[in-house]
Amino acid sequence: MVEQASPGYRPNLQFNADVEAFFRRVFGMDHFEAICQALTCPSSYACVRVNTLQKTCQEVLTNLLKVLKDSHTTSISKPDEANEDTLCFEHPVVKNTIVVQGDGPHQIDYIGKHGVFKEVVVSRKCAESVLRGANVFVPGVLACSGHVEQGDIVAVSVAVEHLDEKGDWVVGLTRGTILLSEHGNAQLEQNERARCYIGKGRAMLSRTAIFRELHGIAVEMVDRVYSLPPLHGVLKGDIFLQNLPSIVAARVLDPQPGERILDMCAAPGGKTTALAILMKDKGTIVAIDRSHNKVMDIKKLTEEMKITCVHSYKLDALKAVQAEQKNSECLTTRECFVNEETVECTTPEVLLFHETNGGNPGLAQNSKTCRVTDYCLDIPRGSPDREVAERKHYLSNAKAIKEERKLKSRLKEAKKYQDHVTVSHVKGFLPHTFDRVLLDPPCSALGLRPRLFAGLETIEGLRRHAIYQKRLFDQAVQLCRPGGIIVYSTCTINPGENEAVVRYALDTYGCLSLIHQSPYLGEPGLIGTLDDGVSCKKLLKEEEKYLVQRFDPSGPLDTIGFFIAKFQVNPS
Ligand SMILES: C[S@@+](CC[C@H](N)C(=O)[O-])C[C@H]1O[C@@H](n2cnc3c(N)ncnc32)[C@H](O)[C@@H]1O
Repeated sequence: MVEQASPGYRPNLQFNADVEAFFRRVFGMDHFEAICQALTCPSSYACVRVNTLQKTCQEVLTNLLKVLKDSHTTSISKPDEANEDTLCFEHPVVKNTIVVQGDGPHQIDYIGKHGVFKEVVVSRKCAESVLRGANVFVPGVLACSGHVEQGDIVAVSVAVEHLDEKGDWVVGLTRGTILLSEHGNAQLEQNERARCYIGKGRAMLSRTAIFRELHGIAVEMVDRVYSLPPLHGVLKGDIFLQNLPSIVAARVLDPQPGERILDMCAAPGGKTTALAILMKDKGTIVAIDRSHNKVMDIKKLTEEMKITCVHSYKLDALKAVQAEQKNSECLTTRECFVNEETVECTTPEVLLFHETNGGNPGLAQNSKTCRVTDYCLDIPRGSPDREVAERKHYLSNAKAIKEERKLKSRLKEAKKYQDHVTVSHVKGFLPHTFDRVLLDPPCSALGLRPRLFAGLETIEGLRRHAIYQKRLFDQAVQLCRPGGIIVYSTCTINPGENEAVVRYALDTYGCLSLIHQSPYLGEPGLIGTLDDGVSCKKLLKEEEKYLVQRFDPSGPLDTIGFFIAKFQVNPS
C-alpha cells in the first residue's frame, strides 16, 4: 500500500532548458526559483471590480458578504462579524475594487476509514482551473481508478508533462487510462505523483460515465490545497472578477468621459469594461479583436454590464491603420472609421462557445470541447498545424474526429434555438483618430498563475511574441493623436516582451516619452541589456525604470506577473 498520509502540493515548474537558463540570468537563481514557486500557486486572494454604473462599492460589498456566508462550499473561510473586514474589503488604493481572501496551502489527508481513496487524474489545464476554484469537469479527466462509483470520495491529482528518454515533453497518460493500483498510478513514479495532489472531491459520475459523457461535473471538489471563494457567475453584471494588475492597467490609461479610446486587443473585454466604467459610459471605446468568437465575448460582457459606449469590431489590429481616403463616400457617419459594415452571421462555433462556456467556473468545464472548436476546427485536417493543435490539447486524431462529429450534430440542434449573432467589421481607422490607446497584446503569458508547466515556450517563441508586439505598437502610435496617451501591458515576466519593447518604442519614435503612472503598485523595470543567447537587446535606462511598473509574482503583492508602461505622444 502507498504510504503517504498527506502528499504535499509541491509542483516543479518545468521550462525549456534554454528559456530556464535565460530567466536564471535575467533574475538570478534565487529570485527565479521564488518566481517559479509563486507561479505554481494561485494568488491568495481574488479581486472583484465593481460595476459602478449599476451598484456602489458598498452595495456590492454587502451582497458579496451575503453570498459568501450562504455559500455551500465547505473549503473556504466563511465571513462572520469578527473576520468579515479582513476576508472581504475594498482595496485601499485601487478604489471600487474588492479584495476577497482565499487560503492555502492546506495539508489534505488522502486516507479515509477504508484506506486510501481512489484516484482521479486530471489534465494540467483542468488542474489549473481547479486551483482557481473550479470543479473537475468531464473533459478534464485523463484517468481514474478502476472502480470509481458515483458518490465516492476521490483524491484528485494532475498529470503534468515531463521529459521522456527521447527528450520530448509527454503527459504519460492517455484519456481513459485505468489506474493500476487503488491509489497511485504505476505509470508515474510515486514521488513524482506525490507532488501533484490538488485536493479531494466527490465523484459525481461513475468511471464509465466519466469517459462516456461529453460534459458535466466529474468531481465536485470538497477539499482543496488552495481555497478561493467561488465567485464565478456571482452577482453577474455588477462585478467582474479580474486580477489586480489588469485593473491597475485600465486606471493607468486614465480615460476621461467623452473621449475616444481604442482597445487594440480587447477580448474578452476585461479592460474594455473597466475603461467604460471609468468613463461613466460616456464617450466612445472601440474594442477590436481579430477573433470573431472573442468579439462575441466582448459583446456579451458589455451587454451583461449594461455598458453602451463600447463598439466592438472584428479586425486585425496589425492592419488597423487605413490611409486617408479621398472619396469621402467611403466614410460612414462616424467619420473616423473607414468602411464600416455590419455583417449578419450565425456561426455554429460561436453558438457552441457560448453554450458551453455560459457561466463556467474556469475553463475546466468543457475545456476540451471549446479547444476543439477554438483551435482545431479552423485548421485543415491532416495539416501539420492541425496535428500540433490536437496533440497540444491531448486529443488523439480519432478522438478529435469523434468529438468534432458530436459537436457538429449538437451545433445543428443549437442553431435552431439561437438568435442571429451580429458582428461588425471595420476596415480600419484614420491616423490620429484616438485620444488614448490601450495595447494589451497576446504575449507568452509567463506571469499567469497558477501555471503547472511552461516547457512549450522556446527562446524563438519568446522572440516571435516580441516581434508581434512591436508591429502592433507601430499601429498604436499612428492611431493615437498628438498629445494622446498609449498604455502597453502584458501578463508575462519576460523582459523581451516588456522593457525591450518599451526601448524599441522610445528609440523608434522620437515623439514618444514615458510618463508617470497612477496608481503605482508594482516595482521598477529592468535596466541594462538582455542577452537571450541569440541576440542582445537594450532594456531601460536608469532614469526610466520608475516610469514602468513590473508586478512580480513572488513579490509582497502576491499578484500575477504583469507589466505596464505609459507613453505620451508628444506633438511635433
Ligand atoms: C492578452 S489578450 C487581451 C485581454 C484583454 N485586453 C482583456 O483585458 O480582457 C490578447 C487578445 O489579442 C487578440 N489578438 C491577437 N492578435 C491580434 C490582432 N492582430 N488584432 C487584434 N486582436 C488580436 C487575441 O485574440 C486576444 O483576445
